[in-house]
Amino acid sequence: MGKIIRIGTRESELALWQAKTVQAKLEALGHDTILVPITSTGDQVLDKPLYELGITGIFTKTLDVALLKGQIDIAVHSMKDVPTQLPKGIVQSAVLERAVAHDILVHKGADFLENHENSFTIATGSLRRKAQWLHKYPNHNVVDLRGNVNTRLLKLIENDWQGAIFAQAGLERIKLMPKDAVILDWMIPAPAQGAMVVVTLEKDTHCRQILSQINHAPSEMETKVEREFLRTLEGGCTAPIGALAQIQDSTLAFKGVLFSLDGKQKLEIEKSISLDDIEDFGKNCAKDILNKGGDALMQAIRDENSAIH
Ligand SMILES: NCc1[nH]cc(CCC(=O)O)c1CC(=O)O
Repeated sequence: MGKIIRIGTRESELALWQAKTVQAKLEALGHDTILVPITSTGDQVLDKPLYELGITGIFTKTLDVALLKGQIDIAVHSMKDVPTQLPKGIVQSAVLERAVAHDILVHKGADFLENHENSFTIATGSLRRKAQWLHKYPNHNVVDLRGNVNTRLLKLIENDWQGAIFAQAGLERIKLMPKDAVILDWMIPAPAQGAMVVVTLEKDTHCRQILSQINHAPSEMETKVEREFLRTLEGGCTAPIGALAQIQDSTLAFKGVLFSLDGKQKLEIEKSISLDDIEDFGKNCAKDILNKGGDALMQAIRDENSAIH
């Protein structure tokens, strides 16, 4: 049944779970596959610098390089980690059916959420989560927390923070979702949170045709709108941006937010549209935000970011 499909993956437990899920779907269609965990980038073997190829994502660049070097045929990513502009020669070939998109709070006792007098400490490395937390709990502290999901859970145990924020989908996939975790249904998730995407070389029509068979069209549409919103707003700069599109029957309901870094300012849009009209919908929602003060807010965020780096 043709040649073996080499599936590139990062080595974290979550990444391996996601790659194995894609592997099972391809095997079920009768294809032979092999998982290829990739560790180092080996950038030097490419004949052009990474930035010239448009390779920017910190989580995705290792696999992008492996694809371009022909070491793997397909790469599996958490879609929210994929830059909105894919590298030259690499295309999105399948979006899998999305899991829950929400964020959750892992904590050591949730009573503090009802205490509005004292200050508490929450950990997250995400600008989006930090801004939304501070918007809702202005007298809390938010400290930085990085690393893969397992590392972040360990750091929460080791430190005297009250809690840390995670994507529900990530914790459920590796079966580490605590029963008492608080679902943050008021927090707007990252664009494409909870979705997995498979990318290939643009010229690899063979794999693209195979992957089209595991694509989930509604998840593809939802994430397209969310990522278009992000792409139009951010212009390559990381900012506290959330977006959630949900399809029900023939309608797509959208919520998008842009916050200042300190969470004090919030711009939002909430709008529904018929699936027949979604072509430029994400872009137009972003333009609406930009027109009602988002332009100035994004400029302030760019200035603050460049003052830090
Ligand atoms: N930034 C890391 C990352 N990338 C994807 C997920 C979770 C799975 C998903 O949202 O698809 C996570 C962990 C987290 O945010 O807690």
